[in-house]
Amino acid sequence: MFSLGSDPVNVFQNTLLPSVKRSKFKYLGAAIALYVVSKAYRMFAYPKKFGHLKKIPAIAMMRSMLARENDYDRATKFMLPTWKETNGIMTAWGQFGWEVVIANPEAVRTILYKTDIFPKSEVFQVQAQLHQTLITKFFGTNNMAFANTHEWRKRRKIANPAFKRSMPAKTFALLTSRMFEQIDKSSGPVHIQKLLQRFTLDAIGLIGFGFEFNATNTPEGEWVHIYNDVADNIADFKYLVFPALDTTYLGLFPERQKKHESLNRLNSLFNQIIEHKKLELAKGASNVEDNEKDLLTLMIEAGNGENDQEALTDEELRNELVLFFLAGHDTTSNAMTAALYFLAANPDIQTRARKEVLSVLGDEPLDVWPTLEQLKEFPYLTRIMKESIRLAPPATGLVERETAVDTELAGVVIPKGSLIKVDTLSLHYNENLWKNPTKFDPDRFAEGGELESMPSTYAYLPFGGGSRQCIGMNFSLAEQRVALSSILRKYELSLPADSIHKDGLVFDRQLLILSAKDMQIDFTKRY
Ligand code: HEM
Repeated sequence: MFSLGSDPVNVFQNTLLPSVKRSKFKYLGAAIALYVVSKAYRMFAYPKKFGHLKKIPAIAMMRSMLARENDYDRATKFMLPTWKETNGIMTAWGQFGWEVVIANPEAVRTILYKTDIFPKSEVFQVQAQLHQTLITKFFGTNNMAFANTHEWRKRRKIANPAFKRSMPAKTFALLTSRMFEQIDKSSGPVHIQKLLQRFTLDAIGLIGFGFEFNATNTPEGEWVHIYNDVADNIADFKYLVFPALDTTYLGLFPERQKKHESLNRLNSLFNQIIEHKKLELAKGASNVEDNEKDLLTLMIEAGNGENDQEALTDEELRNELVLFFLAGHDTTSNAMTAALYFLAANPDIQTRARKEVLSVLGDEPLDVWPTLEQLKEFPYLTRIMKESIRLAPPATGLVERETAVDTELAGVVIPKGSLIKVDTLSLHYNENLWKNPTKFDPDRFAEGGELESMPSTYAYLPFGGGSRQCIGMNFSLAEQRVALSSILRKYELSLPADSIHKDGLVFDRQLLILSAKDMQIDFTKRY
């Protein structure tokens, strides 16, 4: 204690200030602990309305997520063993709390077609409005993948014609030639996944909005680094589940602050690109062929167009471009990585696919690129691509839906306000739906093959379905066909002797996205 004769300044500095500081930290600590406990309680408490549904224990799910197990691990450990007993309808704890997990093809069909009863959930938008986290700042508060009704229709109406008109086979070919330079430069196996990530980043940069990342040639480039800094960090478990750590308490995490700074730079780049593109277009129409124009140009042109089209604001355009970026970049590189792996691991299938490619493009010892028309002439290669994304679906599930009313799915009551997670992996690996589901067999997708003879084709869902089917599907398939056909023409593929994938495809430990772990492939030139 201090006496009346003490110097008040000294007393404040020596006695009170440290104790205030101590208590400030104590209070802060207590506030964080309280926040975490109350949030955890709200997130983990099992909703009474799901009492009639079989649940996957929350602790098991959380442990799996904290261990960074991927969705494939969770599907094989929890969902698939529970499938028969539940007819593919169960509950599990996820990023947004308890969800009804659906892996029943008939139920999936209902969800995809009754969009008024099963709209996209607004959990993400609500979170985006409440918390300016890295992921919500990047996606913005609304975009085509999350919006419903008028907001969704407006965006899709502008983007649909852009995706129909843009099929830039020449740009895909140019980018594939850059990839070949990198393959030819490397001695030994190529880390194909990393190379394909750079290839698809260039593709979406150029074709999305005419921006040259030049990532295939310069992996250490400034914008490549900034983009990866953001994209690699948005799906961090602790910030997804406790968004306040990414906002209110961000000051406690200096490394995380740097990711926010990278994002601010990336966002201002997007804004500048839109502004610049609008100015360019205002000067006069572009004379580039329609199918080689970038998506941003086509969307601005559509908004300026004849049919009373509702134009998107700059912010809406930015959100859509970011969405195309995130939805179309890693998904396509992961799909191609898987296809190349399955080709390398199955020499007979590789030989058959090459025969098809050579019959269309010839076997002259020089680079030849497929035209848009020729891309339609690769049915067997297309089956390989389809089977690859059955076994390695880049999107392991659909965006959460939320029931608008009490309803029923495959005879099971689903109360109003339930979050619905369609689980693609548990459909694709399901032995009750597919024959020998772990086997790589492209002929499942042949005319009259297994898929066509199934009771429901909704057992196969790599691009979703119904009106919300992936808008970039044909774009991605064209990109893959150009690259894969040209690779097959130029190289023989094999797995290195010490490949970790010798006994089957091994997935990385990652949340939200499914990708092969450290995929290396040997490329031997044919000419
Ligand atoms: C192999 C590559 C791809 C896969 C596996 C994939 C997968 C999917 C899936 C499953 C959905 C449906 C989501 C749902 O219903 O909740 C979807 C939607 C979407 N995808 Fe893709 N995608 C791919 C490539 C692309 C590309 C290249 C783009 C754009 C350049 C793109 C843009 C979108 C958009 C904007 C949506 C939302 C559509 C809507 O709700 O109307 N995707 N994608």
